Amino acid sequence: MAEFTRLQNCLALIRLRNPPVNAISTTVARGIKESLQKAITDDTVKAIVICGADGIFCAGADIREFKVHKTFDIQLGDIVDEIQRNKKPVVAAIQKLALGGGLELALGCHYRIAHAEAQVGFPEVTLGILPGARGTQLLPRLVGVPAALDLIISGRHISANEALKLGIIDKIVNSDPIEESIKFAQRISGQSSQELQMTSDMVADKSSALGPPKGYTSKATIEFFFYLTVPGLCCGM
Ligand SMILES: CC(C)(COP(=O)(O)OP(=O)(O)OC[C@H]1O[C@@H](n2cnc3c(N)ncnc32)[C@H](O)[C@@H]1OP(=O)(O)O)[C@@H](O)C(=O)NCCC(=O)NCCSC(=O)/C=C/CCCCCCCCCCCCC(=O)O
Repeated sequence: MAEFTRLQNCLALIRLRNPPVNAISTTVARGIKESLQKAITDDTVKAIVICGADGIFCAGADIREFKVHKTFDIQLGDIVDEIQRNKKPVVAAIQKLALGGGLELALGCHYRIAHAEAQVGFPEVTLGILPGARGTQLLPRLVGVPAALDLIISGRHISANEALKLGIIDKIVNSDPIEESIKFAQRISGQSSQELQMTSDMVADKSSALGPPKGYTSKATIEFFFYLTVPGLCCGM
């Protein structure tokens, strides 16, 4: 599930809870969607923090469900879109791990604050799939195509320090990233929603050398996969 807490100072906290690694099951995905709706429609909420329970952000899709369902009635990509469309700033507080769909969820947020010992990565390739919830669009926009390709194709986990250098993470802390994210969200929630929206639009779309993220379709994901796999198309290989 995902727990919604209305904090003091105009903030909302959404906490993923699905032991042992807060993997995104359909129940968790539904919980995130409903909590986001609550936070977005509550005019007294000015900023949102997303975190995981028990010292871990999220190890990605709940692979136990892959054995049970062939199709899902809720799409993590739609949730990522919703986070990006909304006018309130959303901060991901990353403890220990943000993998796969967990990293996609964090990439959808406007800011990412991680503990120094956290690790992030896209292990999808080890399961024979690609990041399907906007990761293939959002990661290259943050780090550039070559670095994004490296992470997506290798499936390797990287340290918070490397993620900071690449630009995946905005800040590393040695203290509790949830507390730090709450403080940060409080600070930025003072800015007008118009300013934030303009900045977020400029950063996400207009100023990107890769152009607007039109690729939020399975077609674009397939094209990206084609780009990854056809020799000579990518990185001068
Ligand atoms: C690094 C690890 C996480 C931890 O390693 P370690 O510390 O050594 O411990 P382990 O012994 O390996 O694991 C501890 C226990 O945790 C369980 N575990 C680990 N990962 C998962 C997981 N992802 N899901 C469920 N359970 C998990 C593990 O079995 C152990 O349990 P137990 O103690 O034995 O009981 C390491 O474990 C690791 O690397 N894990 C795998 C990480 C991984 O592959 N993640 C998935 C990547 S793919 C992905 O994220 C895809 C995303 C697509 C979109 C999201 C889809 C969501 C699905 C449903 C929701 C709606 C879907 C809609 C479809 C759509 O949006 O497209």
